[in-house]
Amino acid sequence: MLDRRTFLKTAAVASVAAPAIVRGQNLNSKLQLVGIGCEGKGWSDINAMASHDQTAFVGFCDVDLSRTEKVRKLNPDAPVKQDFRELLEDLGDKVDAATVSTPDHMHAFIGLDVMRRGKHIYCQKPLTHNVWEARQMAKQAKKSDVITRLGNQIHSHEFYRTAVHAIQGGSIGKVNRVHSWCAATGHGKSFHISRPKAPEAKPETLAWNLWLGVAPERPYGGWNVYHPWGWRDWQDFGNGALGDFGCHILDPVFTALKIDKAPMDFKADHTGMNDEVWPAQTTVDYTFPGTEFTAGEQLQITWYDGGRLPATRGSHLPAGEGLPRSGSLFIGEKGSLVLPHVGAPKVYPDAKIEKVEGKDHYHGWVDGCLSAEQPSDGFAYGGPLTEAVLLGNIAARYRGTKLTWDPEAMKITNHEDANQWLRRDYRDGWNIEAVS
Ligand SMILES: NC(=O)C1=CN([C@@H]2O[C@H](COP(=O)(O)OP(=O)(O)OC[C@H]3O[C@@H](n4cnc5c(N)ncnc54)[C@H](OP(=O)(O)O)[C@@H]3O)[C@@H](O)[C@H]2O)C=CC1
Ligand SMILES: O=C1CO[C@H](CO)[C@@H](O)[C@@H]1O
Repeated sequence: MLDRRTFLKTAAVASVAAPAIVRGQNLNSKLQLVGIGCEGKGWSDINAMASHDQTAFVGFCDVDLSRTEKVRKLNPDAPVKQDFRELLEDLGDKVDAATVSTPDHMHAFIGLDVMRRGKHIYCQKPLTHNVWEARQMAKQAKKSDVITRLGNQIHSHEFYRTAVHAIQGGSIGKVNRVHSWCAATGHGKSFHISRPKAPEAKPETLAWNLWLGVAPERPYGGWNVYHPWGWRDWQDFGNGALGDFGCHILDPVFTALKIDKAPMDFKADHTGMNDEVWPAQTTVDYTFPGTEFTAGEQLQITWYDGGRLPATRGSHLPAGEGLPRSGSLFIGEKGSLVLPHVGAPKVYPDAKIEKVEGKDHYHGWVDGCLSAEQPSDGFAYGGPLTEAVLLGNIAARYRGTKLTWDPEAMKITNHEDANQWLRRDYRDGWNIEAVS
């Protein structure tokens, strides 16, 4: 029997030749989706995918049923479950693809299951919570041969595409140095640096055990402490400001300079951390192998967060020129480019840069699923990008020590102890199997 994946591919090919006939005859050639995570960014992802006229949401999952009104309105007939496994099991071959927009600690557990079932996946950034998981996600995507995309919508934005075009077109010459920074602080979002002493009663509608998932047991903390939103700065669930914004802000750096190799080493400095939350301000120095767009055989990229900013010394910016709150500064041999997050890039000394049109990131993934064409930022790209980001946070645990990295062996070669942070112990019943 023809399964839906083969059917969709056939329909996509046919629709190029005879769109009206195919659509008229076969309404079921839409991409049938489930949305996993229905509020916050989840709703934004679902809504964006639903605006593509070749999609239909056939099911939804959210651990808190009180936060599912919007998706119920979107398709009142679609089942809504708290456990994504139940949803995928029940719907079986009716599902072609999934959006995964849960907190970061659950991306790999959910994403790997989705891909093992042969479904295409759009997964929020960072791709995973730890380095080992990012490796598994990239491997499984290849093994299952599914269409993947990292939820880095700015990758397709006019401003980022324009900056990539300008740098690759030589507007600042070969690049010598990159600084990337983000205003967000660590504990700024959770307002806690240690666990609440008297946790509040959990809302009836929330399946706390499912929210915790792979993470160690702890009581529900109260609204926003962990769930929703506040999880970002807690080590068990998120990766602080670097994890939250690194994939966004370093994305144009990776894309423009065609960085496709792992960092060779990384070293962090910060304002202090405990065993629970990430630092309020962090700086990470990375050394990457050079590429065709860099001046030297190595490239230094420095990350700053929590309001820390780079010095503009050595760049082509006039003295006193301010920097945006978040963004990147590319220093080239003949000029510098400032790319705000999110804003129009500017080249120094003043030069016109050719504007490149933006694309719809969400629809691009849907089109990719329908045509079997992998977008440029699938998990083969998002995995290594996420790995680099998360390695910076391992460096934060060993403040001031330069860690050296062997990506093939997936090993920090000069500090045995640091390797423990490449992956985590999973809670009973929530193990993640390595992808063979
Ligand atoms: N690309 C971008 O611009 C942005 C990306 N993000 C990313 O999106 C993801 C979600 O972030 P955010 O929306 O702020 O976080 P939330 O805490 O609001 O979680 C998003 C949704 O996922 C639901 N959820 C949580 N755990 C599960 C689970 N195990 N199964 C199903 N649903 C679950 C939440 O449930 P509940 O209803 O109980 O809260 C909520 O509806 C993160 O990875 C984040 O990094 C976030 C913002 C912007
Ligand atoms: O772009 C974004 C906006 O802010 C959110 C909260 O810090 C981030 O998670 C997100 O990626």
